[in-house]
Amino acid sequence: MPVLEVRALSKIYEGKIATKALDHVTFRIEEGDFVGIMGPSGSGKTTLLNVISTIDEPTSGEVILNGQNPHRMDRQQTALFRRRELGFIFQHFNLLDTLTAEENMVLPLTLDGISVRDMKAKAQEMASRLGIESVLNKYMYEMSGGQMQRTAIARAMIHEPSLILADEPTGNLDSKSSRDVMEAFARMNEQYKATIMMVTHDALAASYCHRVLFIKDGKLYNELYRGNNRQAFFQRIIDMMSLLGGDSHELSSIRL
Ligand SMILES: Nc1ncnc2c1ncn2[C@@H]1O[C@H](COP(=O)(O)OP(=O)(O)OP(=O)(O)O)[C@@H](O)[C@H]1O
Repeated sequence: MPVLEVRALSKIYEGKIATKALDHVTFRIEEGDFVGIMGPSGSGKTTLLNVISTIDEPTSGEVILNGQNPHRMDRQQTALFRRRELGFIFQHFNLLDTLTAEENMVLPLTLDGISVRDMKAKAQEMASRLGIESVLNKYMYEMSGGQMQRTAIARAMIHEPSLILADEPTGNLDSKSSRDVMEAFARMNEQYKATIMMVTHDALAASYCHRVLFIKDGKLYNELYRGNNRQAFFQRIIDMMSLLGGDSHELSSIRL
């Protein structure tokens, strides 16, 4: 059974002029997969993420996560579903600056009544895998962007959700930190079999995925598979982005 199944998903924003942000999008993500979502500005990436994460409702079509359709649940069930089944990573980290890195990491566990000892052990294990043991007791103002994003990755994964949704995780990082963060992602994907779906404009970040889905005008346009050469994959992603078009901001975000 796939972790995520998106079936003929459409989203129309009503207004003076209706916008079809998603148009019959269909794909599936299996356990342990690491999938990138790319496309020009306005192509529907955020809408797709919002509908999958239950922030927004689809106009038609279905989202099936672990065999369940969260859009058919009541509010309470949806909240629990989101907390248990999903992990979120954002461009601006969304960490609490009054807490240390370790306290931020264990937040998802505090709601489940896990002992402090077990929480600490889990945070220690994740920090060591992510190469951020040295910041466990630090506050956000004492950390680099890359360290903050790796803390956010630990927080998103610590409760072992079925699917991790990342929205432009390297959007706020320099190229060195982006690499560190993407290598951390790749390691977590391999070692914990974490299933990840990541929206990005960054070809370098996307080249760490197993495959990348490209959307244009709300429709699935193409799909590229990585194979075993990341450099060649990076080049194919850039070629596909040029083919898709987009504004100069997007092409200027390409990093070697
Ligand atoms: N709340 C909304 N109401 C009306 N139209 C919207 C709304 N949100 C998005 N849209 C429109 O839906 C389309 C898809 O937008 P979306 O934000 O999903 O694109 P995107 O690919 O994430 O873009 P970007 O890369 O710039 O973030 C766009 O035409 C956008 O203007």
